[in-house]
Amino acid sequence: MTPPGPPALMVEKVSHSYGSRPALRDVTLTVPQSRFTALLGLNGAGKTTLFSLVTRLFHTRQGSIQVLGHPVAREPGEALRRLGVVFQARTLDLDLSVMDNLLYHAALHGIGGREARARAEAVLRDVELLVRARDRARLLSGGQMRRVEIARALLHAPRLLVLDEPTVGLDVASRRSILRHVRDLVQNRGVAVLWATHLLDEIDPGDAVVVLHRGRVVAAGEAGEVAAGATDLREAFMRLTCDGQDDAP
Ligand SMILES: Nc1ncnc2c1ncn2[C@@H]1O[C@H](COP(=O)(O)OP(=O)(O)OP(=O)(O)O)[C@@H](O)[C@H]1O
Repeated sequence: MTPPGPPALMVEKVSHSYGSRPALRDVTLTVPQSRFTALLGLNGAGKTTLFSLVTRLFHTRQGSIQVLGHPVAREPGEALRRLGVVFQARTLDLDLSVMDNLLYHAALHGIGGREARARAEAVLRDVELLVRARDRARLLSGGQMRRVEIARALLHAPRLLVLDEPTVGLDVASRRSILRHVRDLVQNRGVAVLWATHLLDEIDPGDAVVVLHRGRVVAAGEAGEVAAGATDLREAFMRLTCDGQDDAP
């Protein structure tokens, strides 16, 4: 059951262009509270551009974005306080220890001292990396770095976690463990998740799915609904995107 109140994320009529090249066209989508929503799209569909607008790396010039009812443009502090982000590119400082990476991020959110350390220990325990707290980040594997980035994104206890293709480049076991952890956050802690991917095997039948193609939302609903009329979600996705990726030559 969806908790009362505003959706975790509401994107309304958002468009964005790089120069004359449109990357998002009139995008409207909703991420309900306490649910796993997959943002599915091929390379160049516009997923990273959307994340850049949600996280305020870019200004939204057309349309509006709200996090738990707080407009990102007008109430950025309130909106970003409720948002945790895992970017596609690696963002740990490799020369700092795992713990210092987390403490630095906590400080950015105004959390310091013992409280910061206690939270950092708790989130590292959750991703089973507390034993590596003193190691420099560069000593971790790719999958472990991702888990630390997820832990870091949760330090300030956000209600919405957005992850941009978090499992790309990882082996099967790491992918599975990261996905399991994130699904657990949804089920047991009520965190809302927006998970951008082009990997269909990461999606369960009951997940909410938004298919983005060439900067437009071309389907949205439960995975089962999106797959209706096709043999499965894979076939439905192929049909929806059969004219190829946006950055194809
Ligand atoms: N900084 C930029 N300058 C110009 N064009 C860009 C820039 N970033 C993205 N684009 C273009 O905008 C479109 C959407 O790209 P975006 O990176 O948002 O897609 P994506 O779905 O995240 O793709 P991928 O899965 O490859 O990361 C593409 O056509 C891309 O070439």
